[in-house]
Amino acid sequence: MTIYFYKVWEPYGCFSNFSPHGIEIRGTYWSTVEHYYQAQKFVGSVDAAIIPSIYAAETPEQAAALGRCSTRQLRSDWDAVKTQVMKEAVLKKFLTHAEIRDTLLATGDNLLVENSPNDYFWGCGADKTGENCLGKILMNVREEIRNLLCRYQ
Ligand SMILES: Nc1c(N[C@@H]2O[C@H](COP(=O)(O)O)[C@@H](O)[C@H]2O)[nH]c(=O)[nH]c1=O
Repeated sequence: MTIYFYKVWEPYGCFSNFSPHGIEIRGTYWSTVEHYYQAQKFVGSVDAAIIPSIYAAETPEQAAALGRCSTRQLRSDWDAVKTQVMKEAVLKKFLTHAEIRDTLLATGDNLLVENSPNDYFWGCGADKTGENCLGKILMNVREEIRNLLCRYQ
């Protein structure tokens, strides 16, 4: 079976990066994975001054809008690091919040797909041919947490 997710208020909404599950990474608490991910786009760039605004954005939608502004310059290595940035944040989210960790583990070996109509990198896109990198990260995190639990039980 394939489990599709996208919006927070839809089934499996806790798999969305916009879900209200904060993460602490290197001593800073971010209110969603999306806040953290969007801010990392500008670390070391000439537009790094935007980071505090992304951090303080009231909603993940606002954080994403700031991070997606096309006139700002992304860090030069963004394409090379973005998947690892996302992986670290998603892993931290599911290690931190037990209730959504249980939801993730309960998906067993089902395929997880971010059903984004316009994102062919993180999601599957409108025609389902996208790379689904967020779904792959979630399945990877699921496997990692399962292995961790085996070792400590
Ligand atoms: N869930 C979700 C989205 N999808 C998320 O958008 C992020 C990619 O952003 P970018 O790299 O700036 O294009 C990534 O976290 C992906 O999971 N986008 C939305 O506008 N609304 C939403 O509810």
